[in-house]
Amino acid sequence: MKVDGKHFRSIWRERDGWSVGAIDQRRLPHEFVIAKLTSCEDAAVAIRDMLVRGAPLIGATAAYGMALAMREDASDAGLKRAYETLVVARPTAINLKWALDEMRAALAPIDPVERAEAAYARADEIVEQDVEINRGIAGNGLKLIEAIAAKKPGEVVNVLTHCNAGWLATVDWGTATAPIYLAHERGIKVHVWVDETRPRNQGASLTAWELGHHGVPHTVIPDNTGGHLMQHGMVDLAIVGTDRVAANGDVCNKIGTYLKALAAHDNGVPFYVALPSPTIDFAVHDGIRDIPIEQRSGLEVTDMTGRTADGRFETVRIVPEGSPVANYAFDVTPARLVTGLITERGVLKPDRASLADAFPERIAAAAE
Ligand SMILES: CSC[C@@H](O)[C@@H](O)C(=O)COP(=O)(O)O
Repeated sequence: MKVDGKHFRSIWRERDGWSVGAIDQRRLPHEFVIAKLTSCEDAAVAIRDMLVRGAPLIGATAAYGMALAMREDASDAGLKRAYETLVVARPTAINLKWALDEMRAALAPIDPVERAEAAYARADEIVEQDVEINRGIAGNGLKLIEAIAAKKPGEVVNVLTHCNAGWLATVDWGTATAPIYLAHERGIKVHVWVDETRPRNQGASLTAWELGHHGVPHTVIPDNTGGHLMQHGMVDLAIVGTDRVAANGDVCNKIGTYLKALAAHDNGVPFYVALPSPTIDFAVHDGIRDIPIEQRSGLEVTDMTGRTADGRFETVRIVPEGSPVANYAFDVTPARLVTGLITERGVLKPDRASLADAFPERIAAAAE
């Protein structure tokens, strides 16, 4: 997508052919800084410290992390070590394990001398596949937006989204944002309500930044505003992303998503979840019970960092010293609150039969 008119992806192979470039998302929206990853450890730290984040991008970064590892040590032991280092970098997004399993399946059977080249080739494929998948999501989600636009000719379609499931969270296009970008490109009047998404503010800092760079009308709202807007008919549909979809259609996404789904249900607002197929985890049968929920540092809750008018970064504490805090990074929305799953193969009902019908190969992978 575009940054000041120039095309960027969130991650890429550098011109030297081996190192990996990525946008340092911790610095947005204030500074556009490119980080260079040169080792498996760099990739693991980038994921853990959220220099890169968003389920599909975590997967893509891990894939390149494996390629970087194969330059260092392509032995069986090196392969195992790289897998084990990367797979624990963050616990909730299943795309991380999916990408690493893909890499291991491609590399384990071949001669170690061929592994580095093969690893880069497979990582490049994973990256290109993500872009193709998101194009598919864009087309399928567009139909939903078009249907709403057709019912209110000349009026704006209001979409609410949570966190950042935009192009920064994927390789390009995004998942939740892909249909929005396509609708905007096609001349449909869309406006996005952007949940700020405490505590890390991925909505306020990243989604708003992306939408602004593409000229998509949007309004950043405090996280607690969505219910009020829905009660007053100011939201036509919600589209969010996800870090893991269980076999029963339960959806895990950034903390606060569940509350938005409840409000949407209470107000008859369609609540859609956009996802690429690597986000489906057929090994988890009950999302609420079995998806691991990441807990992050309490500092993300107690402290806020921003930039002052004179350009300095400042961190301030907003919680009394000594008050305990909790920082659950994700929650699970039960399938019954989800109107539909927007995938690259169509808009599906959130249940096992529909997921299995559309993605039989993912069931086979979970059984391995
Ligand atoms: C297409 S990204 C889908 C999800 O990964 C996204 O909605 C989200 O919750 C990101 O969380 P983050 O903690 O910023 O990695």
